[in-house]
Formats: sequence, C-alpha cells, structure tokens
Amino acid sequence: MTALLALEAVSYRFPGNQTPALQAASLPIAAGQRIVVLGRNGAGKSTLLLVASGIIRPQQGRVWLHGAPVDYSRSGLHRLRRHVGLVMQSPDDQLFSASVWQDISFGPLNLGLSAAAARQAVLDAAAMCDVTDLLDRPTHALSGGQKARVALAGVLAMRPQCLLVDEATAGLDLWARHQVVQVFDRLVAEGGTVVLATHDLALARRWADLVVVLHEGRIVAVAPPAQVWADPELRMLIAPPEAWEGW
Ligand SMILES: Nc1ncnc2c1ncn2[C@@H]1O[C@H](COP(=O)(O)OP(=O)(O)OP(=O)(O)O)[C@@H](O)[C@H]1O
Repeated sequence: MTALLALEAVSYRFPGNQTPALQAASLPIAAGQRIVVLGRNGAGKSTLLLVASGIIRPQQGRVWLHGAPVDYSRSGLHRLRRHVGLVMQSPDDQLFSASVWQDISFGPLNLGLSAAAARQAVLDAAAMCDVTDLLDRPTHALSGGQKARVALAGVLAMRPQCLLVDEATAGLDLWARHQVVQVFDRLVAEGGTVVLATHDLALARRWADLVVVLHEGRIVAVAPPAQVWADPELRMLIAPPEAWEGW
C-alpha cells in the first residue's frame, strides 16, 4: 500500500552545525495512524516534523506524498500543504495575524477556499479547539494555552489528512489536553493520521499505535508502545529509570 507520507533516508544538518539533526531517517506514514515521536531534547523530533511538512528541505533523501516525491516548487509545496499540516512547538512562531479570526482563516484562504467555505472552516476548527469565544481577540493578548489551541485550530482549518504536532499538550490544562486528544482521535476516526512529538510518556503509552524513537538524529525504533516499553535499552534513550516506574 502506498504511504500517505514517507521519509526516505532523509538527512538534514542545520547551517553551521557539525552534526546532522537528522540522519538517514526513513519512516512510512500510513493513513489512519496514531504515531508518537519520542526522544531526548535535541534528538531531532522537531527537525523530523519540519522535514515531513516541507518547511525544511533535506540535504539528502526524499519525502514522498501519496507515492510521488515532493517537489519544492511553489506548486509542489502548495500540494503538500493541502494534505500535511504542522503545529509548531511554539505558537508564537505560528501566529502572525492581528486577530484570532484572521489567523485561523489565513490557511484556508491561502489554499484557495471561497470566503464562505473559509468562514465555515474557521468556525468548525474554532469549535473543535474550543476557541470560538476568542475569535475576535487580538492574538498577542492570549494566554500560552489559548495560543496553542488557536495555533492548532489554524492548522485544522485546512483539514489536513496528516497532522504533525510538535509538543501539542505542553502548557495545556488538563481539560484542554483531553479535548485536544479528542480532536486527534476524531481526525484518525475520519481516516487521517496524527504524528505527535512529545515528552509525555503517559500519552504515548495509551494513545499511540506506533512509537518512533529518535536518538541523536537517528530513528532507532519504530514499534508499538508495548514493545518500546518492554525494551530496557530503548527506555534508556528516552528517559531515566524513575520515569518508567509503575510501568
Ligand atoms: N534553527 C536551528 N539552527 C541550528 N541548529 C538547530 C536548529 N534547530 C535545531 N537545531 C539542532 O538540531 C538538533 C535537533 O534539534 P530538534 O529541535 O529537532 O530536537 P528535538 O528532539 O525536537 O528537541 P526538543 O525535545 O528539545 O524539542 C539539535 O542538536 C539542535 O541543537
């Protein structure tokens, strides 16, 4: 079966760095998957998502969308963005319009939706992320957790088939976290795929069908959570022993 999105032997080194942030990373991503990416700070999780979303272009290897290599022309990236959405680690990197409404509507309008369709997409995404009450607010005047939910709504408004999320639940209160996970589940139930980079082991254990373990830029495992949890060497690459107590 053709993967929805795939990384093939992808490497990327940031300018000026000695070591690559991502090295020969291969990962097929199928429709309907719940994938969690684990690894220590600097392991390459954000870089993997940036490459998968087309925001950075790998120096080696290729990214495939629906069985065709991504081309980095304007139209190629437009096609990728219609299917793959990235919620960045810091909402301040994502929110740039004056008001919440403008911010959430930017993506759908940019994809070429009519004003009416974009309006509906904004309302739907805002309802999903519980930010309807914030639509008229200036983006700079939101709390951190509110910004995170608005950033998610802005990506959901483009109805991506594959949602990539960097640290989605960090900084959210427990209700917001619960709600965001419900949004992910809904997307998967509708045939979409969600890829989360996180340090939240509890979420990874109970939610993921597949865990990707990154270490120093390399993918060292792609396996169901139970298999990762049962492997002492993989566990050490992710977190210290006390983090695994009770599992
Ligand atoms: N903009 C950048 N410029 C230069 N180096 C970078 C940049 N962003 C990341 N790096 C480097 O690339 C490597 C991988 O970083 P990355 O942000 O992908 O890790 P991460 O696993 O997401 O970490 P964290 O858990 O801290 O978010 C690190 O060594 C980091 O220092």
